[in-house]
Amino acid sequence: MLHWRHSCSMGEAPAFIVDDLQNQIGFENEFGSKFKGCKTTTTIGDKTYVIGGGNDESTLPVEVRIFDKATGNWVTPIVLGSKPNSCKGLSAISLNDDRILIVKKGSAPDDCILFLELDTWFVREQKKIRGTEVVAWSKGVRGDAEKPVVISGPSGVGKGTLISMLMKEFPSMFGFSVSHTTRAPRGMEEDGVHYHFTEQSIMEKEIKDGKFVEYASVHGNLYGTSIEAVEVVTDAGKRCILDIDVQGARSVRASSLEAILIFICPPSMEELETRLRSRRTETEEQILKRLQNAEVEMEQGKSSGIFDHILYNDNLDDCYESLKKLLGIDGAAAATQISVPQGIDLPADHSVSKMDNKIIINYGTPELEKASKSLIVLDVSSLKGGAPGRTRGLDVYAID
Ligand SMILES: Nc1ncnc2c1ncn2[C@@H]1O[C@H](COP(=O)(O)OP(=O)(O)OP(=O)(O)O)[C@@H](O)[C@H]1O
Ligand SMILES: Nc1nc2c(ncn2[C@@H]2O[C@H](COP(=O)(O)O)[C@@H](O)[C@H]2O)c(=O)[nH]1
Repeated sequence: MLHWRHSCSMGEAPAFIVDDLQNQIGFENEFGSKFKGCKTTTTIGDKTYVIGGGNDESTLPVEVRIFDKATGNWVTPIVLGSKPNSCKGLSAISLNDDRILIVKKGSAPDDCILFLELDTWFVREQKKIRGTEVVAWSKGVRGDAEKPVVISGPSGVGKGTLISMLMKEFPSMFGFSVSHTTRAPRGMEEDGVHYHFTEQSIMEKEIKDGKFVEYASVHGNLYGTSIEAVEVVTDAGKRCILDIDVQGARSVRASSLEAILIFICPPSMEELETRLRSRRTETEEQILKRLQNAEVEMEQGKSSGIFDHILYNDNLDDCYESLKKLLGIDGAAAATQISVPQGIDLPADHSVSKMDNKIIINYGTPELEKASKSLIVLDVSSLKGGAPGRTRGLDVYAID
């Protein structure tokens, strides 16, 4: 499926072109009208991934089908992650055989570089849970920004308060991951805003179906972060904040989410009790249960090695300043972070080739040999994260 064109003008090893393979006889027949418009094929081992669909006029999403040479069968996988919008053309390049990098033509800066994960940690876990073929989309973003942030700590320590302060000061930077829970809503809590309030049996079924990044039984109720909750935030171009307990933090640590994990400590257990009681949201029985659990959580939080940072929430303003500092958004740095574009402004028309860990996007002219200029290089040597969030670490630069 991949074909050689010629040596790249940069004077290094020859690059192979994996540009649009739009008219593959067989794939065309197989998909009929479903795959009209742009599509591309990539073969890894016995499997050929046909990715595409839609065109200028179409609103069809980019679809994925797999031809398994070993069995001679076509498979429609479960596709996780936010599917890309239709496009004017796309190029696909296999990276380490575990994911395919997709470059879309004529797309917005935040929607032109995507990864289709085929055999990453997240996809392997999902295949195990669902017992079927799974692939997952993840958008590519520049640099190391946008790591999700996990805030954990005993009930009443002030996690929600700190998160609210962060969201209020930086509404365009952070988005809250709305968890599912089986506990009853408190007075002012809104379904879909504070939590997705749900039934035990429904949530158990959804957990079994692989819809959760993490979940735990906390203070006698089930709580969990759905894949969708994380994607809603990352799709809005925001950095995801999770308010979860220590068990959930442990699961996130073991996952592909690559979050920054922060444990919030109270100044004392007496002060924790005072805060829990003054909130007036729990019954006496629930308060006692939460305080009992707090002892264990404090031990695990401080000593388990799960967390990257421990913050003491004694004086609220001081703690908030420390939180901002460790997230790199204190003082002048905050303004810079907000304005850094995370997308990549690609010209509508281009061709794509690969050289080691570098993807070369040529937009000077369709023929590479005439284009010694007008090259954009995507360095994929330091990719991090991935589904169910974004793939970070793309280094992008132009060569004149
Ligand atoms: N530094 C602080 N000093 C005094 N009171 C505080 C401080 N931080 C938070 N509080 C108060 O403590 C109470 C509990 O805070 P909050 O609801 O944010 O805790 P939480 O960790 O989110 O609890 P839960 O895990 O149960 O959701 C609130 O009434 C809040 O206003
Ligand atoms: N593991 C998870 N823990 C969660 C999640 N959402 C909230 N929580 C934690 O539950 C307790 C209690 O919360 P409350 O709103 O009932 O006071 C608290 O420690 C939260 O951090 C989740 O999705 N997963």
